[in-house]
Amino acid sequence: MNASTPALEVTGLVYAYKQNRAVDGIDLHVPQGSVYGLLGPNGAGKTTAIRAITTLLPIPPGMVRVFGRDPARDQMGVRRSLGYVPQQLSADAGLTGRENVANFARLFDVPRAVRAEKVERALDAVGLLEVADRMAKAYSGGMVRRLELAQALVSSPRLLILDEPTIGLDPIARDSVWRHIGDVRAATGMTVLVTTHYMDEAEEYCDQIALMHKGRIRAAGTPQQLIASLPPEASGTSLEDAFRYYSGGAGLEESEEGGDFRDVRSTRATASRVR
Ligand SMILES: Nc1ncnc2c1ncn2[C@@H]1O[C@H](COP(=O)(O)OP(=O)(O)OP(=O)(O)O)[C@@H](O)[C@H]1O
Repeated sequence: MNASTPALEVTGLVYAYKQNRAVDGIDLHVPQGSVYGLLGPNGAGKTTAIRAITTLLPIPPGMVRVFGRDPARDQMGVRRSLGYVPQQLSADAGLTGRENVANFARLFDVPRAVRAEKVERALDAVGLLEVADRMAKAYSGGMVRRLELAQALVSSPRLLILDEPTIGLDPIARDSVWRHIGDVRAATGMTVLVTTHYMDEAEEYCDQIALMHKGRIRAAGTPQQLIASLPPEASGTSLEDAFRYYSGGAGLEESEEGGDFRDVRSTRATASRVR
């Protein structure tokens, strides 16, 4: 693998829950070091695509390559290069920040000799070192999200996948999450694949965006290209206009709460479908 190998290459990815083709033949090309946004209304198939990419759903060979590796053939090899922050809460309220991150370090096989140091570095990278010995249940919503980021960063992933990383956070907490992601990227060259409903975030932080609707990619490019691609009758000037146009007017979700651990739990429980 060299620098021109894409961090992620998806070709004709299909995934169906019984009769429902949640992902209906998508292609993605994510260059190393980029921030790639997967946008789409509720039910577009974003989480299903991410679960297939992260080896959590079984897919046939040939549809996905992560740094050249096929998750259908080399599940462990792919997992080793990934960090994943799911929509569902992944931090344990009854543990301290440090204990939560240390658990992930063990789970992801971070070698024992460097484990303590990596845990400290991950906590430092998200600005939680000073509160690392407090229980996570005492954290604000934004701190919980940064803790989950630290959990995903502790194994030094080359591709970080974030499913709605800022959902339910106030604008200041959202900025803080993005600033920490940006710092880690600048330091490591990590690639980021992110889903979000916040168009302002996508426009500001994503190099490339794919707009997904009903299992398919409807348009892809830089935010500027997507806006420029709108036909005159769409009379659009923003990414939000592009989103509405390509998703047939499907609604944007807005939520602007800060809150604490309990609020995060209930916001995310609402945000994620009960399955
Ligand atoms: N475990 C499941 N079993 C059956 N159907 C599912 C399951 N998960 C998702 N689906 C269906 O697959 C489709 C895509 O859902 P998915 O969660 O991937 O979309 P999404 O774009 O991530 O939506 P959201 O923004 O709400 O998270 C929807 O029709 C959904 O009902």
